[in-house]
Formats: sequence, C-alpha cells, structure tokens
Amino acid sequence: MTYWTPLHSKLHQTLRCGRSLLPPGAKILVAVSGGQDSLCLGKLLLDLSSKWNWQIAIAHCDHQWSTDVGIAERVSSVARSWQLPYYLKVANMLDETEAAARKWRYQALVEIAREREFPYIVTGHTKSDRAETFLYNLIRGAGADGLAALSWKRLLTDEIALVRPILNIYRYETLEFCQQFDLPIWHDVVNENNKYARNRIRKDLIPYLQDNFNPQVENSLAQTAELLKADVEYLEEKAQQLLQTARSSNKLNRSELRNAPLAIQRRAIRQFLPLVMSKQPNFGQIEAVVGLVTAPNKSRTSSLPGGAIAEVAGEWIVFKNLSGE
Ligand SMILES: Nc1ncnc2c1ncn2[C@@H]1O[C@H](COP(=O)(O)OP(=O)(O)OP(=O)(O)O)[C@@H](O)[C@H]1O
Repeated sequence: MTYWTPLHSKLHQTLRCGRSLLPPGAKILVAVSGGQDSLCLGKLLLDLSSKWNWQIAIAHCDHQWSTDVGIAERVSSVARSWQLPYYLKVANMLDETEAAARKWRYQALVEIAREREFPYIVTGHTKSDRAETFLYNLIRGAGADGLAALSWKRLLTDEIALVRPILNIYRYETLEFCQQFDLPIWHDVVNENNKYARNRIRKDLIPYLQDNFNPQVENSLAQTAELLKADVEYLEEKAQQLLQTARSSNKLNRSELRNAPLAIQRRAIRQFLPLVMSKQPNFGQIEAVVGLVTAPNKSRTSSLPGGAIAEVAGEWIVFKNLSGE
C-alpha cells in the first residue's frame, strides 16, 4: 500500500481545484532529470495514478556532458523499479551552455511525446524555481510577462501541453520527500557552480533576502508571479482584440492604436512585429514603432531585423521592405 504524505494530498488537491492541469485518464510523460524535484514529481504522480487512471512514462534527456555520466542509467533503473516505460534521448555534440541544453531538452521531450502520443509533458519546477526565475528576470530587466514566467500550463505545440504540477511546493519539501522514500537523488555539480547567475540567486541572494528582509520571500515572489500571470493573460487578450481592429495586412491604423491605453498599444505592436521581422522584437524596436503612433507623417524607424522598416503614411503605420518587396 502506498504511504500517503501531505505532498500527495497537496498535489491531489491542486489537480482537483479546477485548473484542469491533468485530467483523469491522461497520458503523461514525466521529464525526469534525476534531481530531487523531478524524482519527487515522478513518485507523486505514480502514487496518484490509480486514483486518476493515468498512463505514465518517464523521459530522460542525456546531454552527453562529462558531468552527466551514469545519470541516464540511474533514471532508467528508477523507471524500472516503478514499472513504468522509460524513453531516452541522447544529444549529439551539444554546446555546454544552459540555454542550449534547455532548448534541446524541450525539443527532445516534444519528439518523444509526439512519437508516443503523450498530450502532457510534466516537469518538476517548484515554487522555489518560480521565485528564482522571478528575481533572475527582474535583475535582467523584464516586463510583467517575464516576471510571471513559469506558468502552471502552456502549450508546446497544438497537441502537447507542458504542465508544472508542483509549482506550489518548495524545494526543501521535495528533498524531504525524496529522503523519506529513499529515492536516489542525483546532485548536479553544475548547480553548485557560482559562475551561473541562477546558482548565485539560489545559494546567496534568496537566503540573504530570507535572513534580512522576509523569511517567506520565496512565497511572496511566487505569489507576485501568479498575480502577474493573470494580468498578462488579460492584457494579451485585449491586445489581440486591438490588433484585429487596427491591422490591415502589413499596416497598422494609428487612430485605433491611439484610442487604446499604452500598455495595450505596446502589446499589440509586440504581437504584430514577429509577422514582419525575422526575430522576436526587443524593447527598443517595439518602442520605436510605438513612437510612430503619434509621430508626424513620413517618420520612420531604422531598419528592423529582416530588413523591413515602419513608416507613417497618414493614418497608417506601413511596414515595408526597403528592397521594394
Ligand atoms: N536532463 C533532463 N531530462 C529530463 N528532464 C529534465 C532534464 N533536466 C531538467 N528536466 C526537467 O526540467 C525540470 C526543471 O529543471 P531545471 O530547473 O534544471 O531546468 P531549467 O532548464 O532551468 O528549466 P526552465 O528553463 O524551464 O526553468 C526538472 O524538474 C525536470 O522535470
């Protein structure tokens, strides 16, 4: 019989509370790195699976880095002991950077989910991760969208959702849980390296804030992120509506934009720009176009990535390619 802990109850409650994160009968691919958070998540989902009638499998992504030796086999043996299917992707000559690893990992997980028809990929991101991501993005400069990062659920493709079911559980809780069940936690040495800003936030900044400002700072930051998430969703929807009325092929109507609040203008322009640019727009590029909403006729931006420029033509901002296309 499964020993039921407060974390089991917490997850069960979270899933029942109406966010429709993981419905009964779902096919769920659990991304397990071998660290404490994803092992805890895997065990919790395994124990809850009979109540929810889920089909679960474990996925691991092997970066083939020198620091990762042996971890794929360990995750594989955990999957075996849980009697769950195990799927492995192995990288080929991956750059040793966090960003490259993350990008490859999500691609690899989506590939497995596609091949094996899993509509849900779940990761072990915790409340502590959310607080750290909040600070990381705040320090680098972010709008509400960046601060609200790490949501409970988002679509990776039309058919595959990424779900983070333990976003209200702290990292110290996942550690206690793993110890209680004697799960073989793998300690990633990269997490100890102070070269990475994220590690310094976790090891130095958060404890400093806890000791000197607010013992509950992780909770407070995660709560702010949660509040902002709802604001962002609302504002994005309003911006989408504005874009529908203001856009006519590659033009934006200035009087429609002018009638909207600045926050919505910015978002509508940010939603539109990727259609005429080769990259995601940065703050400066969005502001340059926002400036054209009230600028004199014939004003223009400098060339945007991909070669297009935006120019005022009466009541319109027109996006055109200088090469004449
Ligand atoms: N090598 C891996 N194989 C499978 N899943 C992984 C692997 N590494 C990370 N994950 C999944 O991602 C979760 C978050 O891990 P981690 O915080 O190291 O990633 P991250 O790249 O910082 O994530 P994010 O950028 O989304 O915050 C883990 O709990 C686990 O579910």
